[in-house]
Amino acid sequence: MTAFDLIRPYFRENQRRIATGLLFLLGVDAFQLFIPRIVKHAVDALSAGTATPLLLARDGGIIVGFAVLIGVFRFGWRHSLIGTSRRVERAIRNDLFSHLLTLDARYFDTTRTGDLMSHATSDINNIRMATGMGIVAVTDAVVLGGAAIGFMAWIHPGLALMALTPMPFIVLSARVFGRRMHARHKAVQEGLAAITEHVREAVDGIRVVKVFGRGKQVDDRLGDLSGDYVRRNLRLVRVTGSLMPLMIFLSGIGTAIVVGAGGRLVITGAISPGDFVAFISYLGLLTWPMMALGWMTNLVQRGKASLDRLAVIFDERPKVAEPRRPITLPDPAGELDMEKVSFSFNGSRQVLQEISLAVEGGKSVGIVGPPGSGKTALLSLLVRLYDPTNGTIRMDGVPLTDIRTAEVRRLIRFMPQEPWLFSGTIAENICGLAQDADPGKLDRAVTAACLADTIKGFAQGLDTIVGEKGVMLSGGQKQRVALARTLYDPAPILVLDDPISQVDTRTAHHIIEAIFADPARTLVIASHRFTAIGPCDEILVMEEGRIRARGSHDQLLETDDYYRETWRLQSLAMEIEEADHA
Ligand SMILES: Nc1ncnc2c1ncn2[C@@H]1O[C@H](COP(=O)(O)OP(=O)(O)OP(=O)(O)O)[C@@H](O)[C@H]1O
Repeated sequence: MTAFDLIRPYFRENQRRIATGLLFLLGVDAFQLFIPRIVKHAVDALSAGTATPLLLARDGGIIVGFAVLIGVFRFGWRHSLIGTSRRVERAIRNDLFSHLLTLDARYFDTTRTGDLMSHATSDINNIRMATGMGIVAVTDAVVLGGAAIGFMAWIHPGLALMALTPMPFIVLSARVFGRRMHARHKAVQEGLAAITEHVREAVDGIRVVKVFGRGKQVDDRLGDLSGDYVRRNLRLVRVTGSLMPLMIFLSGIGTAIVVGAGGRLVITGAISPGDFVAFISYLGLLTWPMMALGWMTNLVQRGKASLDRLAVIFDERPKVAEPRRPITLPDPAGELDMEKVSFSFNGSRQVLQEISLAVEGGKSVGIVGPPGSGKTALLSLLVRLYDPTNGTIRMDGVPLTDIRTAEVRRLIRFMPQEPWLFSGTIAENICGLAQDADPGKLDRAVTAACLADTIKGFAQGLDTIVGEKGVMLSGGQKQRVALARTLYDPAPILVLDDPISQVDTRTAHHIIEAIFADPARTLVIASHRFTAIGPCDEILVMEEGRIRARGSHDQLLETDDYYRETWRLQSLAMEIEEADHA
């Protein structure tokens, strides 16, 4: 997608407003072009000795009338064109956000949040400036500039030709400087994105920064990034700062030529004093479009650089694609199977290798294994956060890739390992917007997640604000809110990633009992806790992306060393914990 392809639909949507704005702008330009004609009339009458107070008052009155009209029309174009640029800004921002929501986990694994923030703010701002004031500058350069040159040529073509000699230099320098501005502006944007990302990360990890005394390190890094940002800006300023003085100098040469050569033409009687004054006025009117040419190059170059960057994002397509002919499962039994599934996050290292698995509806599978063995990766494939590199995953015999992703995630409820909470209330975190809450479902989810007593302890109950990322809750409370969110909408398959890692043994038992209570629900649970995986019909022991052993709890105690040893150590720890409670 080119920058032009990206912006065209937004212009088309606003074409009426743009046309209205342009009409107002043309009106302003026309009135401005007429004022020198009136001045000429007055000056000629004065030098011919035919001026009367009435004639001068009439000319003055006309100028005042034009000034009023210029004011009204200027309001008109600002309202239409700047309004359009604001509408375009809003539409692009909404579309960008909607598009980002369609992209998959892989894109966000490799994209810095700071970059996305910079796209959503300064890039869109640049496009707004280019579409609003950019249109005005282009129109003025073409219409006001063209007409002013026409009037000058009408007064005296030879003088016009001389006055315009600096023109090619102006256009040339605008082009050369424009190219440099483009490259340097891009560098400035990248510098800003790096600062945004660093600040975001430091604030996000402020507790780690404090506890590990990394404050100075983080501060120094910001200092370096800010210094680099200033340097990048200064490099840009050297170009933008030289452009305007150069423009003014070149247009000043034009005025000097008119004063010298035009003055001589007045002396010889080739043009009238009124023409001379009008000529200077037209040259003055030309200065703005000339400068606008330089300014416009800046604005348009910036807008184009920003559009190019956004076009790259809009071209991004999710690797987890929607099926062309989606299959629906009206009454799913909750069967799951994996056939020789392999997976790599980045195309190089295989984190899952040839995993095969069949789970009947209503049965349960536990997954255990050392950290990094691939448990989370496997669960992520079940809800299509990623698609396998090789092999097929099916639900009720239908490949997941043939079912809409929204449908997959409705039928297979997933609780991620990280209990990520939004900054609203507990109720909003569990069931989305508060007004959509179903009290019965909410109550059942809260009870199953063993959260009822905790909520009773809060003065605001379910309406307790949890703070950014749930900062006002303990780790175990956050985890249970996240679990309640997963249990809120009943689904035939439940996939839980380490659901009881942050709760005590007793609470863990209650939660596991509630999770296993529904005999029709298929369960897939990854956990380091035997409380969670022990009751499962089948348990997989994972190691380096492969299944090293499988079977029931009793079978694995007999056959697998890792399983037996881990279970022994954990049982010991639980005995000590229970003795402490007693
Ligand atoms: N987004 C990612 N991009 C690249 N590699 C990743 C990504 N997430 C995890 N990995 C790698 O994939 C492998 C499997 O990770 P995974 O999170 O599935 O392990 P796990 O068994 O769930 O570990 P834990 O018990 O610590 O939760 C690890 O080696 C990890 O480094």
